[in-house]
Amino acid sequence: MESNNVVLLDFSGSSFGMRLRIALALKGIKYEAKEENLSDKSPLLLEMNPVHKKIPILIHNGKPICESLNILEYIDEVWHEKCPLLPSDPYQRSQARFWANYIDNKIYSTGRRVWSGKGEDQEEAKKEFIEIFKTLEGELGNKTYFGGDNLGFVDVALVPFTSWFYSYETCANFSIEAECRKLVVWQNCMENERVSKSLPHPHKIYDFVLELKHKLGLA
Ligand SMILES: N[C@@H](CCC(=O)N[C@@H](CS)C(=O)NCC(=O)O)C(=O)O
Repeated sequence: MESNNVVLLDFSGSSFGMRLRIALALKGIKYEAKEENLSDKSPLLLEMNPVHKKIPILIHNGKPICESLNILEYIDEVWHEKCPLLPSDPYQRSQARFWANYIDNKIYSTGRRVWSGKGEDQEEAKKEFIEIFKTLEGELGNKTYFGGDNLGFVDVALVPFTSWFYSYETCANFSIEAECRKLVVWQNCMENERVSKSLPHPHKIYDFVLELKHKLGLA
């Protein structure tokens, strides 16, 4: 399969977009990245994702694929040879999808309450946030990666959120690492260059969070 004609419509602070940058890097796919301004979406974005009008969008040979986990599966299916992400066993595959969905349903919304919340709601969100990661640590067990001995679908779905940890911790004055030791070990294992180079510096995310808080009148 030719790997040309791959365009990623993205925004550098988006954990959803980072998933795809990681997957494309792991698989060695060359692509053109187009940074979107989410306050002034491009006509291309609106044309390619008229339903949700959101990034990330992968445009492969002119055809759009939307929703990050859906795109991640697509990338894995099309460029399967190098660094397969989903397991070949149907049961294991269903489990990987289950945990990736768990991450989507829990981390983004709770994380937002952590960085943007105040008072009791923020305290509650911090507790919930730690519980989510404790649950994920339970799933990780003694494995090196969620994918077992190699990086897999769940690892790629989760690791972008670690670039937001500094922001969560600074905004809400707590330490995820102090509570989730296993996660720290897992995070160190993620110092694969293809992964780390696909992630923004945590301070860049923090600058973005401060800007966003200012815009939302929360600062
Ligand atoms: N479930 C979607 C979430 C994508 C998403 O929330 N994208 C945000 C940026 S992080 C966006 O495009 N927001 C623009 C908007 O809501 O208008 C996915 O996994 O791709």
